[in-house]
Amino acid sequence: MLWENEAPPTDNEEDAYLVPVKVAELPGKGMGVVAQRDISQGELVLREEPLFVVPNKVSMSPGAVLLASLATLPPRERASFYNLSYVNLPSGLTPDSDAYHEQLALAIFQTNAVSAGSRGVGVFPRMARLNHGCSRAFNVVYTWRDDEGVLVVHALKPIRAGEELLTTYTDTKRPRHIRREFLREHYGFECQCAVCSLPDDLSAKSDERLNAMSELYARFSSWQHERISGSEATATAVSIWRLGEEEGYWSERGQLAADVIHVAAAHSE
Ligand SMILES: C[S@@+](CC[C@H](N)C(=O)[O-])C[C@H]1O[C@@H](n2cnc3c(N)ncnc32)[C@H](O)[C@@H]1O
Repeated sequence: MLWENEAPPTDNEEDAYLVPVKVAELPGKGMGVVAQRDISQGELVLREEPLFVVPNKVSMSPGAVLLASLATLPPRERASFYNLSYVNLPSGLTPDSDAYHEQLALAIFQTNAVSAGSRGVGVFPRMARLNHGCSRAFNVVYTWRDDEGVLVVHALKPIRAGEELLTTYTDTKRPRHIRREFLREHYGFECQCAVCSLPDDLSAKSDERLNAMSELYARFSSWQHERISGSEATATAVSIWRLGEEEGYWSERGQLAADVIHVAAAHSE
């Protein structure tokens, strides 16, 4: 059972995108996705069904669950799973052992899988080619649509032809050293995105804004426990919005706007 040696997929990863992109090897990052024309803010760039989804709670070992899921896939789709990158494969395993097969599948899964809402965690091989950026550096966001069973990727910002499409792997409203530590441990790379590469003084300013946003979000959500009033919650949301503008951190704004409307409606404002 040497699935990982099956022939690589012959279809073109770029064809799955709804905008022209190049999926190519990028210096120091492995593969990545680069825009081939200007992309407008809000444009839908990818709509993808999962190769498979693993439920949040499983009774077998995670590696065994993955091998069972992979066994149900047509060879071409299985090959696109094994074609994905991975980190944190334990060393010292014999490549023809069952443990090796399980650990390899697990390493690929952990490097690439994302939430598929109530269904569990899914693998989306096109979306999985998107590299990471922090704060203002990421320019696309992905959303799982539970009712449709698809993952969609939208442009968060205008993206120029030749720019890389970057998503985010974690909550980046945290200081640089904590972001880097997380990314090193879970994804095996030292983040050199536009925000992580800022000179120390500018990076410290960015960290301050991101920390402040995080604290303000905590304050905003304390409204639901009646710790702050509706007008305080609204003023907090305005402060988050302003800081986000300064930092160039635009994601979560849709949710924030919806939450403020919820607060206003609760107070009949
Ligand atoms: C989900 S994959 C992204 C696509 C991957 N580059 C590939 O070749 O298929 C995650 C892996 O991509 C690499 N990666 C993602 N973002 C990166 C970044 N900003 N800088 C360097 N490597 C990055 C890391 O190796 C990480 O473990």
